[in-house]
Amino acid sequence: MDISHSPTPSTNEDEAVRSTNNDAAFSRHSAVAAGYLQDQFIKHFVRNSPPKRPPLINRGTYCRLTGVKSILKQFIEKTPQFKETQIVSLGAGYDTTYFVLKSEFGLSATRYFEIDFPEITSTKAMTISRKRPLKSALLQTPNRTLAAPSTADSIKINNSGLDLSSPDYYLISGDLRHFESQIAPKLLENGFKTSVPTLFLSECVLIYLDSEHSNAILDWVTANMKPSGCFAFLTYEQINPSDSFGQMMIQNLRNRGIELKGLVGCPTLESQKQRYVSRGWDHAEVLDLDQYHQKYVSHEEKARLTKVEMLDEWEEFTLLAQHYCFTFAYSAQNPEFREIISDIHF
Ligand SMILES: C[S@@+](CC[C@H](N)C(=O)[O-])C[C@H]1O[C@@H](n2cnc3c(N)ncnc32)[C@H](O)[C@@H]1O
Repeated sequence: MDISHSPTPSTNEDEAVRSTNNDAAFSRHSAVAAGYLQDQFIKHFVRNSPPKRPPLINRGTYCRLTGVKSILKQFIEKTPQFKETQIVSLGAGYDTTYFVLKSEFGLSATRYFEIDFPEITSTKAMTISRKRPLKSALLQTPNRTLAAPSTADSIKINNSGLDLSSPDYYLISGDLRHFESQIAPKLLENGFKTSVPTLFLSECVLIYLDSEHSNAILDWVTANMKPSGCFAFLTYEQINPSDSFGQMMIQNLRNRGIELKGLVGCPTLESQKQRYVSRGWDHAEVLDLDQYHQKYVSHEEKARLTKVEMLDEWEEFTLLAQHYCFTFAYSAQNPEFREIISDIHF
């Protein structure tokens, strides 16, 4: 159920929430510039000399980005028997994951949708249309299923510069608080199909929405994707508001006019999981960033990271990392999809 059909007027608080997109892009750029990760595209989305983050933050960004990429990569690689798949990034900001995946894996049968406020999508659309490496990535290798001519003409800037579409990438402007009335129709207009295996991604986004709005998104997904029996959701969010670190995290953002509204309904790992279990999804797993770092970053990779940048503040890292978590959930009534998705792990 949608909350309201009237557009929400943009407020100072919305502006403050949008500013977190720059934080995310700067963090990504910092980790890439230091050598934690490779991403030849992020430099196009940051201006001048973006701030360098301390090693502790870079290590956290590394975990966040490799965790997300690992799930997306497996989703793409393990689904070749499906003619089409879809990835939908809610609150994508200047995330470059599409470009990285496209350049590394070709995304031969995946449509990639990104949604954000118009203030963000218009800038992203303009940057993509002006920067040759981004444009070339978009047009690289014809998509085997979504056959369309791969020429510059196949990149279209729509809706007075707010949206962009190409053979397999769609940038859609809108307010996630009006998912049913605003976002879903635009997704469908751009070729989104409720019958196709789909992975929804939300990285540090639902946390800025009231639970009624994030619940409305999950309810829409559950109700509309259910007949297909093949959909999944990956989130990365802040958790644990009650201890002193959590209180400091909340206060720091509050000082900038930003409320972590999602923490009210989803403060813990268990409550993150319950979001999906309570809606009858088949599986939900959660892990905090500290667990991810311990379990899924190999010894060899940790040794490499130490050479990239020495990290001395391990206590601080653990504390920070225990306040962020991944949730990966799926609904897989389709047996073919169930076999694949149940084999995807961090
Ligand atoms: C912290 S940034 C994360 C960006 C991106 N997911 C990443 O990880 O790089 C949060 C993003 O969510 C977007 N966002 C938050 N609330 C939104 C809403 N109601 N509608 C559309 N976008 C929203 C912001 O504009 C911002 O780009």
